[in-house]
Amino acid sequence: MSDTAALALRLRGVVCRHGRLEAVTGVDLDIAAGERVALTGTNGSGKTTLLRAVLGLHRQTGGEILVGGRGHRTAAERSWRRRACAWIPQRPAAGRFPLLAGELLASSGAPAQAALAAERLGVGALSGRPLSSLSGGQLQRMHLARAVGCVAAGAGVLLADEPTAALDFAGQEEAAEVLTTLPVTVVVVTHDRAMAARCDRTLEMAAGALREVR
Ligand SMILES: Nc1ncnc2c1ncn2[C@@H]1O[C@H](COP(=O)(O)OP(=O)(O)OP(=O)(O)O)[C@@H](O)[C@H]1O
Repeated sequence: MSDTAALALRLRGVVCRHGRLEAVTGVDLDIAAGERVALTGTNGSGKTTLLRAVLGLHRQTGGEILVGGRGHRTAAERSWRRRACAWIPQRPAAGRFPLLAGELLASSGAPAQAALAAERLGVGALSGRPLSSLSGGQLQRMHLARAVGCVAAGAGVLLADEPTAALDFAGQEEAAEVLTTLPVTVVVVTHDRAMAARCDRTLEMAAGALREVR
């Protein structure tokens, strides 16, 4: 994967289960390359599960999910999907072993660009620190900087799960600016109206189903 090119998403009849619970109940969705979509909705309505399904991280998934026209069946497709989609998790894990913040940035595939983004987001000086020693907001900023690196390394989609939830007011604006100006397709789960307003469309999820609200 070389230069960044925004990728389209196509979902047909997507169903995701957690054991017996059907958390996503048959979602059809088209997102054009380069579109920015806010995904809102009540707690527990299936937003995180749906994002994880697009990433290929949710095993109990049925239906069809295409990213850039490609599926997720073969090992080559799965490996491509991991690089094509940058991901900002809702509850960033500090990890089981002591990973340094700089190592997280480097794992993006574009360490220099991720480090620059970390500077811009005010956490550049923390790159020598173990992730486990960072505050929630600092960790969230670090993951955002890593995602910028992933895009520089060629990801064409950014999936972000409440990326501003732990940030102060200034951080929320900076993060929204960074997220919505990246040259990729963006799907952001958010309860932040200002973030949603910056997006091209807002979708609302309720009990596993999706509807367009703007
Ligand atoms: N690992 C799991 N095992 C069992 N059920 C789960 C698991 N993860 C999520 N669920 C259930 O699946 C449903 C959807 O959860 P999900 O995390 O996708 O919701 P969400 O819309 O992202 O919620 P929130 O806004 O609170 O983050 C919920 O009923 C939740 O309890």
